[in-house]
Amino acid sequence: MTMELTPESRLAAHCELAQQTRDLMDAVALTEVKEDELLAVTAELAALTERLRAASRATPLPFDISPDGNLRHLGNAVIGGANPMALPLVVEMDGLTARAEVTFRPLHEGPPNGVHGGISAMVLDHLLGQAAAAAGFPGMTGTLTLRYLRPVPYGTPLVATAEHTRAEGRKSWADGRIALPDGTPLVEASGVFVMPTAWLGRHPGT
Ligand SMILES: CCCCC/C=C\C/C=C\C/C=C\C/C=C\CCCC(=O)SCCNC(=O)CCNC(=O)[C@H](O)C(C)(C)COP(=O)(O)OP(=O)(O)OC[C@H]1O[C@@H](n2cnc3c(N)ncnc32)[C@H](O)[C@@H]1OP(=O)(O)O
Repeated sequence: MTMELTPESRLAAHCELAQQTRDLMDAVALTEVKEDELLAVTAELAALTERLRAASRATPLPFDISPDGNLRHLGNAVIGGANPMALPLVVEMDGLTARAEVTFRPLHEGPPNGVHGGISAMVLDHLLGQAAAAAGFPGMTGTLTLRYLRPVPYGTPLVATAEHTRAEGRKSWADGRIALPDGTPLVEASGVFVMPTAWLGRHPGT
């Protein structure tokens, strides 16, 4: 049994649990085991769920500052390492371009053998928002426009990029795309992000 040594080691253990849960979700989506095994595994999972509920938060882990000094959000549905729903997307800034390598999984299926359009939209929503935030204009998504050019495959490494394009008062705009490694675009997105008045003064430059 692992000892809880520091708050960071507990967070790392939480992220490992989330990753194991992702592996579980992938296995559930693809399993072909017999019905009695499905029922047995379901019963074991129900018991595990109760163990985790023995001590629960009301909301997922919030924004915090990681030991390396970066803003992180471990509970986020797109980037949160402690959120099993998250891919998790690892976003890097290349100048003012937000960039993430992403390999979708069969779990993300929408059309046969392809990624659900809502999953692509979720990734682009986040990436555009992060590009706007990195440029000094964080905001809530007001409008997100998608153009689905080609089916998005799973199991293939893809590249998602986004950049802030302009700002006007509390509004900012960003563009992005998910593309094959050779640059062929699969989905393009444009977004308008609006900084809620409640955020004013809570971010550098606002
Ligand atoms: C708690 C503090 C947290 C601080 C965080 C700091 C930093 C964050 C850092 C990093 C984050 C990194 C990445 C992630 C970021 C984002 C990714 C995903 C985000 C989401 O997943 S987020 C969930 C989906 N999102 C919503 O849940 C929004 C619900 N909604 C609202 O919360 C309001 O509706 C709001 C705030 C949008 C506007 O409300 P409001 O009252 O401020 O707006 P108001 O009427 O005053 O309009 C002011 C001007 O915006 C124009 N305008 C208004 N609405 C518009 C719209 N929809 N589209 C286009 N333009 C719009 C008007 O036309 C006017 O323009 P003009 O000034 O030119 O007339």
